[in-house]
Amino acid sequence: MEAIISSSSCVFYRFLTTKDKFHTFIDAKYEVCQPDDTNENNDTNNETKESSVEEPQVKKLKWDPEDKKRLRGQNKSRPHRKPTMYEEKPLCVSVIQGNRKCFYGDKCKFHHVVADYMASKPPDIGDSCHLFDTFGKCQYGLSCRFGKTHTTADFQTLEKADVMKTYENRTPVKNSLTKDLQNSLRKRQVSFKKSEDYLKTFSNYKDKTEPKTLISEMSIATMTHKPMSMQPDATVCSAKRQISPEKPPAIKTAGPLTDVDVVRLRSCEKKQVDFRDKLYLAPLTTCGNLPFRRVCKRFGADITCGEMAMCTNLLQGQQSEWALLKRHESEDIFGVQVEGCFPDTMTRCAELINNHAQVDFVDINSGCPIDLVYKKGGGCGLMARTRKFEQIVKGMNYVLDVPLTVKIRTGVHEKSNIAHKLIPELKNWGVSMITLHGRSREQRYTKLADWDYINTCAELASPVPLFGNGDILSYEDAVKAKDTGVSGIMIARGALIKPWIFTEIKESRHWDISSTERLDMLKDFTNFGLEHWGSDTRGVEKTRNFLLEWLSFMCRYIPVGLLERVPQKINERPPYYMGRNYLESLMASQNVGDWVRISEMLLGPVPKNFNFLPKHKANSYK
Ligand SMILES: Cc1cc2nc3c(=O)[nH]c(=O)nc-3n(C[C@H](O)[C@H](O)[C@H](O)COP(=O)(O)O)c2cc1C
Repeated sequence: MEAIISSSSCVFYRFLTTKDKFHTFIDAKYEVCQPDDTNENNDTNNETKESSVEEPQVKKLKWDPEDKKRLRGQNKSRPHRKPTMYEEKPLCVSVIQGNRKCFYGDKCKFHHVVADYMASKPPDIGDSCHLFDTFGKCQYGLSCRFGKTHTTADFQTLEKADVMKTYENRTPVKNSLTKDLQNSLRKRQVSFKKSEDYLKTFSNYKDKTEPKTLISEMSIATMTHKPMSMQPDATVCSAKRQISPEKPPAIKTAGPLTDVDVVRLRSCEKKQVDFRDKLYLAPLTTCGNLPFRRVCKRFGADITCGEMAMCTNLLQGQQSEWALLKRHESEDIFGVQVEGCFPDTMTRCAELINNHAQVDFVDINSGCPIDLVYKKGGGCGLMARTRKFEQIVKGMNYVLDVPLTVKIRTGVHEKSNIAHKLIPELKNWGVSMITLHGRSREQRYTKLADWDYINTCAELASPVPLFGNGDILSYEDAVKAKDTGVSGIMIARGALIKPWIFTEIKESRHWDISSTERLDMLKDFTNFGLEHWGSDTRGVEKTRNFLLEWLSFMCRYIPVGLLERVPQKINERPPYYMGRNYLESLMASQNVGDWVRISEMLLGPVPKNFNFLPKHKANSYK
C-alpha cells in the first residue's frame, strides 16, 4: 500500500483494488464468546428477591465478585469521564431558571453570582443557538454554550414570542418519567392490578393478601392471546371475560364517565400495527438514541425502537432507564424493548409501560447475548427456558393493549439452531411479530447471518409476520433478504454505517452521497442531540460522546464512487483509502483522533483532558 497523506494523527493509503486487501471484518460489539457452562435445557437460573413466583427447579446462581472482571461485552476498562467533570463549577439551576430559591441553600456548590460564572465560562461554540432558533427560547439560558445570541450585556435572557407560540401545547418528546410516578414507584404505590390477576394463576404465587378470583381456576392456556388473524374472536374474548374480577373496582375518571373509562380493550381489540413490508431500524444500545433515530426517520426508516431497557430498573423508577423509552413525535411506529427473566417483573413492567407510556408495541429482547443478561436467564437465555418464556409472553400479552413482539436469534450454540422449534410456540403464545437475527449467541458477528434458515423460519411463523435481521448494507442485500419470504427486514449496523440505507432501499439505488451531505447529516444529529441532552457544557459533551460512538461505525462506509465493485459488503473490512476530498478522507479514518476532529467541527474544541474509547471496541483502532 502506498502512503499518501500523513498527518499528526492519521495515515491514509491510496485504495489499491486487489481483492486480497479485503479481509473479514470481525465485529465484536460483544466479543466472541465461548460456550459457557450454563445448562441450557433446564431452568437453571437465579431466583432473586425481585421474583415472588416460586420456582422449585431453579438453581441459584452464585455471584462471584471475581466474575465481574471477566464479564464480556461490557468493555468496563475503557476510560470513563462523566460530562459533569468538564465544568468545574456550573451555574446553579435555580439561577438559570430565573433566580428562584436554591433548594440546597448555603450547601450548594454551584455558582449563584452570574458575573462570576460568566467570567469562568468557557467560550461560546457558535454564533447561533439551535434551541433558541427552533423553539424561540433556550431553556439553558446563561449556561448555554451558544448563549451570546440570546443573552444581553447585563445577562438577561431573550425570548422570541412568535416562535414560542408554535410550540405552545406541543410536546415533541413523549414518555418522560414524571416525578410523581417516580415517587410512587419508589414507594411501591403503583397498582399492578392486571399483572396480579395474571400472576395469581400460578399455583405457587406467594401474594396471600388478595382474595382469589376466578382467574386462579383458569389454566394459563386459556389466556393465550393469539393475534386476530389466527384465532376466532369469541375464543379470545370469552377467555378475557372470565378473568375479570367479579366486582370491578370503582372507576376514577377526570371528567364525565365515558365508554373509554368503562370498557377496557379486549385482546381481540388490541391496537393493531401493520408491520408488513416496513423497514425496521433495530434497537441499538448506546447508538440507537433518540437523536440518531430522528436522523434515520428522515432517511426513511418506518419502524423505530428504543434501546433495550431492563425491566427491573424501569420498575424502580430509574430516570436513566426511563430515558430509553422516550419517543420523538416523528417516530410514528415506535416500540420499546425490554429485557428481563421473570414473569412477574416482566408482566408488571409491561403494565407500567402500557399505562404510562405511549408506544405502538413492546418488544422482548430474547436475543441479547451479553453475559450480564444471559447468565441471569434473560436475553437469548430465554430461548432455552421455554416454560418461563411462555409465562412471560402470556403475562405481558395479557396486560398490554398494544402488540407484543419478540426478537430472537437462531439459538445459543453455533451448530444447534432452536429458533424453528420456538417459533410455533411463540405463535401459540400470541406474539404479534417475531424478529429473527440469523446468528447464534456463540457466533456473535463472526459469521454471516444465515438467511436460508431465516427463510425456513419465516414459513413456520406465517401468518405471524417474521422480520429477518443480519448483514444488510445495500438495497441489493435488502432485495435478496425480502426474496426469502420474510415480512420485513430489520437493519442495525447498516444504519449506523450509512443511515441513508433506508432511502437507498426505498428508491432501489446506490446513493453516492457527498462528504458535505454527510457532514450536514452529522450537523442535524448534533442539533437533535443539543435538543435532547442540552446545550450547556454537560449536554454538549454528552452529544459529542454519542456522536463519537456513532462515528466509530460510520467510518466503515466506503463511498460508492470509490468502489471497484458495488455494493460494499458488511463483513469486509474497509481498506485504507484516500477520499475525493479532505473531509471524505477524514470521515474514512479509523483513528479516534480523527473522529474527535470531526466532532470539533460541529461542537467546538474538546475540553481539557478529553479522552474517548468507543463502547463497541471492535471499531476502535487507536
Ligand atoms: C451497537 C449495537 C447495539 C445493539 N443493541 C441492541 C439492543 O439494544 N437490542 C437488541 O435486540 N439488539 C441490539 N443489537 C443487535 C442488533 O439489533 C442486530 O440484531 C444485530 O446487530 C444484527 O444486525 P446487523 O447485521 O444488521 O447489524 C445491537 C447491535 C449493535 C451493533
